[in-house]
Amino acid sequence: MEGIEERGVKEVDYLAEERAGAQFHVHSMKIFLAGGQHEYEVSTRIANLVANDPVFAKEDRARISRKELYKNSLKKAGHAWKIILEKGLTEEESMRMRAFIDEPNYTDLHWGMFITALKGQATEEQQHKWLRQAYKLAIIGCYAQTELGHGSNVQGLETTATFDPSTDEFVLNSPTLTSTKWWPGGLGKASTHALVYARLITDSQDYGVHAFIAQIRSLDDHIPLPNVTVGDIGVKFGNGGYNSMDNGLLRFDHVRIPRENMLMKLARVTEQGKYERSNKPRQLGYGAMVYIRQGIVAEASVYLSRAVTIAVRYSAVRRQFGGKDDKAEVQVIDYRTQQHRLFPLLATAYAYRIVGFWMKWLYADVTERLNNNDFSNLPEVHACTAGLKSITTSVTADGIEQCRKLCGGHGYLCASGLPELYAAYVPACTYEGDNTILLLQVARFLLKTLTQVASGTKPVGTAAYLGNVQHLTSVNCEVSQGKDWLNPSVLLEAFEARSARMAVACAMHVAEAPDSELAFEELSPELVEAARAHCQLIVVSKFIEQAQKDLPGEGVKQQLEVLCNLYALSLLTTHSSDFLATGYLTGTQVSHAKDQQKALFSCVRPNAVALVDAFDHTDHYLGSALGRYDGDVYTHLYKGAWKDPLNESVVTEGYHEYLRPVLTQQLWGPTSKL
Ligand SMILES: CCCCCCCCCC/C=C\CCCCCCC/C=C/C(=O)SCCNC(=O)CCNC(=O)[C@H](O)C(C)(C)COP(=O)(O)OP(=O)(O)OC[C@H]1O[C@@H](n2cnc3c(N)ncnc32)[C@H](O)[C@@H]1OP(=O)(O)O
Ligand SMILES: Cc1cc2nc3c(=O)[nH]c(=O)nc-3n(C[C@H](O)[C@H](O)[C@H](O)COP(=O)(O)OP(=O)(O)OC[C@H]3O[C@@H](n4cnc5c(N)ncnc54)[C@H](O)[C@@H]3O)c2cc1C
Repeated sequence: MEGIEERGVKEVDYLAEERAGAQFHVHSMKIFLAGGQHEYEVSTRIANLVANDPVFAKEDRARISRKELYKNSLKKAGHAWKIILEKGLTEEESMRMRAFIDEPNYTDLHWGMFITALKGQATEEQQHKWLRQAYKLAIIGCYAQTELGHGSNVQGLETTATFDPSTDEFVLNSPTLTSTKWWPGGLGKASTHALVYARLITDSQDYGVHAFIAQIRSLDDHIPLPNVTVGDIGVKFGNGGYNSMDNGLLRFDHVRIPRENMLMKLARVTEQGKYERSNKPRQLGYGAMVYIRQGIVAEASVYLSRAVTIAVRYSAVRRQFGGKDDKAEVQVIDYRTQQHRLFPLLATAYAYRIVGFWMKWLYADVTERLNNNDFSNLPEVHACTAGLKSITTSVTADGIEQCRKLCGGHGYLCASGLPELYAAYVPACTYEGDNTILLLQVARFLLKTLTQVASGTKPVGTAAYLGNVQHLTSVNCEVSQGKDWLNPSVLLEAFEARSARMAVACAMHVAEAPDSELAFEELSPELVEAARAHCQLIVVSKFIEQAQKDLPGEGVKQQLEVLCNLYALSLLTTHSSDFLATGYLTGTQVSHAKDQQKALFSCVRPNAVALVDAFDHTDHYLGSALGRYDGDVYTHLYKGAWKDPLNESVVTEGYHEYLRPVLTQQLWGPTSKL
């Protein structure tokens, strides 16, 4: 390592001291955060498997060209599949492997959306035909819904599937430029098949958007089939990031597919061209989106905890100012402003882990209900998955960026791992539903629920508190000192009252307006805030529920209680204007909340490094010189710099053509290339 000894840089492990100060049993917390002993063992085993396999190396992702990045991602996906088959990995193990490989690729869409949609919308016969192929990756599928002209407005899609009874086929067509399929992941270069959402037209009548399977590339040589135009849509935000994915474009010029390629579980077209609906809700056609949204919620904590691990470890290593009288300089993690920006994110990563566990339960529950033809809680599940997807991804993306800033200048280097993490994560605010659109869906659900409450229906699940709306809109908060805020029922009532009051205010406004759709649009910023308040309440209530349970491991429950209080009070102080404007809190009560929040920072401080260790991210997974487990930040930043291709030559390429003429003032000479 060049020059390091001469510069007097020593290895110093500040993190060992930090770890020694932890006040809880870290291993027990690891097991809790993994979801149980079995899950912990699977995660550890698979994380190590990926970390030790050179094919899954990822250090150079931000440096290489898009073409190389993409080819490499194909190699990684193929290698992963080989390991899955050779070792006979279970679905759980395979999913963990996908996560630890940490690189978006076509298999996400194949398994996550193509197969999920087939399971939800194909008849048994169709499943038999397509799933068998799909499960062994003999075909690769993508989810081709969004078009150049429409993404959010699914009912506005323009691709047509017109039934031709004379041949018993549908004719897929892209009638306009804006009907070009645009964005589907895996479509650009990898997929052989696409699940195409198109307007079903039969007997000259348009029955709206339905799903069809279309083969788009040859299974022999991967060449696009006749009259199919397909390709990649181009480079996306950031280096590395989501660029390993081939988001694609697709056009059909009167391409014929057999009638049986329409997914017919929810609706079908007969040989004679008659359209018939099943008695199941048409919204089941959106099932793959619900599945991925819950997956995205479960994944948010992983991304946020990665950024927070890097920022906490680095903040404990980094020292600035105050090194007088032989004392070491201050660790930046000890500055109150650093704690104020960082510790709420740490608490949020824990909160999202807990809500992610609950979300998985909710999805399993609704799947069982749907299998028994019980569709009663579909609207609530839609609102929960959409709303939580929206708030968790927005907060996580902003949180990653905040962590980058918390790492000062070094955070801006790709070696910190944070720029790439942000670039890979930030599209989650848009895909699977733009986050504002999704909150507006939650708002509609809240207004509907309040109307039902007014007519005597008891709301259930996460909306149950709205059944208590009379009380919540009239009660006053009784906090008179900071410590009162540590009472879970005080916290819960505050969040319920804020959410109920915001929703009721909007509902009254809309109800009194002559045109309710116009009023909804006029009020949409307030509706979005009401929806956000409702979703934050869900997270707070799930965290409180969990923190009240007994857990094995010394100090684990106490840490969760601290983080739960910190999470709730950080939300409350950040959104204090909501609590004040609805009249539930006074300014003094908000001040008490701020004081209590500061006291909680002091409880978190001695445990901060151990609390991030409990997420158990390997150095390979973090991919960060700043977030290394051993805290040996400077050595690895220094070493890393020398690996940069720019440092391969001592005198840079381009010196003779472009630098030397400037330095020698020969810009206009006969040999100058400038
Ligand atoms: C190593 C190998 C191992 C491999 C392992 C791999 C495993 C992979 C697992 C992956 C897990 C996680 C991975 C994450 C990766 C993520 C990749 C993501 C890629 C991105 C994909 C996409 O983006 S796909 C496209 C998504 N598009 C959208 O989300 C569009 C958003 N718009 C909409 O959803 C709707 O149209 C909208 C909600 C805006 C409604 O519009 P509207 O016009 O009003 O619609 P209508 O059709 O009229 O419906 C209104 C009524 O329907 C109700 N409703 C709406 N949506 C739903 C729903 N989803 N469920 C139930 N009900 C719904 C709505 O409430 C209305 O009801 P009402 O009663 O009539 O009011
Ligand atoms: C990385 C990535 C991967 C993707 N993968 C896939 C895929 O595999 N398959 C697929 O089909 N699609 C995919 N998509 C597309 C994605 O689902 C859409 O981009 C997304 O649903 C948003 O739709 P849009 O682009 O039409 O945004 P728009 O709806 O055009 O949004 C633009 C702006 O308008 C606002 N807006 C729109 N309508 C309203 C309204 N009614 N009220 C208030 N504000 C409004 C939005 O909030 C936003 O600010 C992907 C997108 C990305 C970025």
